[in-house]
Amino acid sequence: MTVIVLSGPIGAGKSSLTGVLAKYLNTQPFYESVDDNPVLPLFYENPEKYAFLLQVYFLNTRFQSIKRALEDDNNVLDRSIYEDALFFQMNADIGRATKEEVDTYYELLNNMMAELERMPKKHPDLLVHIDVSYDTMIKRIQKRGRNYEQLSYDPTLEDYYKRLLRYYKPWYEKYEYSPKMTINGDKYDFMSSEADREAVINQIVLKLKEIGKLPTDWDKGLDEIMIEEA
Ligand SMILES: Nc1ncnc2c1ncn2[C@@H]1O[C@H](COP(=O)(O)OP(=O)(O)OP(=O)(O)O)[C@@H](O)[C@H]1O
Ligand SMILES: Nc1nc(=O)c2ncn([C@H]3C[C@H](O)[C@@H](CO)O3)c2[nH]1
Repeated sequence: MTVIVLSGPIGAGKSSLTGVLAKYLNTQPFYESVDDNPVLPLFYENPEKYAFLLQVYFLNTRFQSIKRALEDDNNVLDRSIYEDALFFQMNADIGRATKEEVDTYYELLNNMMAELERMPKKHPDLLVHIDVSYDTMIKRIQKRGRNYEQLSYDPTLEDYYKRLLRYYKPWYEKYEYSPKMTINGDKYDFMSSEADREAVINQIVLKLKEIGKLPTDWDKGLDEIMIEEA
């Protein structure tokens, strides 16, 4: 039984890889609340006003998801509570949260993390991080086509996205809730190329074997996995 959490910048391919992995491992996928998120469009329209509210919204849904995932012990999460502070800290650093909001946020986050430490299974088994360059990130954001994420909607998003990418390297290095690995999201097109999809799954399978989460003689193929647009 395995809990895998994915991480990576906007458009890196987390939802897509979550779907592929969940089918391959026959586990339940948990997706981030995006299209049903009432605060997200408000945030992109007025980030100064809505940064704190959006973060509380995401934090709450991520807390629920990781709790359920750790209880089920058979899940893949497309982004998780471990990445939540990265986003909020970055927004706070560019002046989108008051000191009181920052303090309240960290108290809430620390309380939630302390709750998780009291669970029988406390941590995920593996973090799979998808690393992408700015160019890939923008291409994928354009491909997916959410209006409020486009540079044409708000040209200052270029700085926001570049800054977000800079926050990921130290975040990944510091992450220590589970074993971790990185997938090269620039190199592998696991949506349209079967060979790339296989290469990525093989890397994850190898890691799962290394940490004792798959038997060493596991050799399931990818034949039956159909890809749907995230
Ligand atoms: N490795 C890949 N190669 C080519 N296209 C990809 C790849 N991964 C994702 N895509 C495409 O890029 C777009 C964004 O992917 P996806 O929604 O999976 O990203 P995400 O990391 O979940 O984004 P977000 O953080 O915004 O939720 C989709 O249109 C998807 O089909
Ligand atoms: N401010 C902020 N905090 C978060 O924790 C967070 N998580 C995701 N997002 C935004 C990025 C994509 O547009 C979209 C889908 O990932 O939602 C966030 N925005």
